[in-house]
Amino acid sequence: MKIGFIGLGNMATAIIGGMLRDEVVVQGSPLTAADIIGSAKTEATRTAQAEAFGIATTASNREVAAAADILVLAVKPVFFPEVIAEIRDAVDDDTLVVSIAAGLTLERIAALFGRDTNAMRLIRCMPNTPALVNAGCTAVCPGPGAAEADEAACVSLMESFGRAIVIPERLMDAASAVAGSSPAFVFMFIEALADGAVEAGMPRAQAYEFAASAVAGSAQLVLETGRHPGDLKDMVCSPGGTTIEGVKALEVRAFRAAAMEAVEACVAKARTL
Ligand SMILES: NC(=O)C1=CN([C@@H]2O[C@H](COP(=O)(O)OP(=O)(O)OC[C@H]3O[C@@H](n4cnc5c(N)ncnc54)[C@H](OP(=O)(O)O)[C@@H]3O)[C@@H](O)[C@H]2O)C=CC1
Ligand SMILES: O=C(O)[C@@H]1CCC=N1
Repeated sequence: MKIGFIGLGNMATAIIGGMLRDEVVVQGSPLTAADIIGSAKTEATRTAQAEAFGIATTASNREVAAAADILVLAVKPVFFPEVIAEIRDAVDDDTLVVSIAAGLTLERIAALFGRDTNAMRLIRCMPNTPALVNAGCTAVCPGPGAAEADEAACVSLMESFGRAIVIPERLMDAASAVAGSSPAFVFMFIEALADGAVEAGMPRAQAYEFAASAVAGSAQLVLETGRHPGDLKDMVCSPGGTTIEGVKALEVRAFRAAAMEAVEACVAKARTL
């Protein structure tokens, strides 16, 4: 089983790092660095990722496409037309093509290959960078030409570095925002919480450790208990206590509306890609 990556940037390397961190079994055999081949635009990236992961790299996208059983398209959406034009006759009917691009529909990608979605083994995925530490959450949307075994292979690959959730295509832009992009918002939140603690006198490194641990622990509490986030918030707010003062400060600044608008902005942008 060969997995090919066209594009070895932030997201592809988070996936590769996640896959190689623990032993992943794909279709009965353990996946190793020797099973991965990738291409990137610049020599600097190819050398850096070959050294970081021990994977094979090449300047030729066609070589990756021809070698891969599962081909992950991990370039920016704007480069899809030129990359697919370059590789399309090197991708045969046996290749499972996985796109991780935001916004690009199954129909659009299949059209770039000059094929119909029914006649192509094509799956859209929306991963996120916590994949790098086995805490990813990937939306998986199989095209109509993908077999059940393709979906299962893709889900087990994505589960090798976190959760994988199968969703219909109409929800992919929302998933792109709430899973793909939201880590950026969460990192901003962690940074801001830590800045507040630094302002109150805490050393910077300790502030990041407290803020990140509190965010990770709170997320785990939501996932493991299944309780409503509002209930869990209420549990923290002692009557007449300190937390409710902080909650009010966030409400005054329209914190929740700002978070909703961030998701809406990502969805709106995805629809233009
Ligand atoms: N970053 C994220 O958190 C997420 C990203 N995505 C999706 O992943 C995709 C990649 O994003 P991201 O990793 O952030 O982008 P990066 O800019 O970090 O990486 C893009 C990669 O594509 C390579 N590349 C550019 N042009 C070509 C080409 N013609 N042939 C081969 N390789 C090429 C670049 O090479 P070089 O390094 O040499 O310039 C680079 O390695 C996008 O479609 C995005 O929507 C999805 C979910 C989350
Ligand atoms: O910013 C982007 O376009 C990509 C898609 C989701 C996360 N990063």
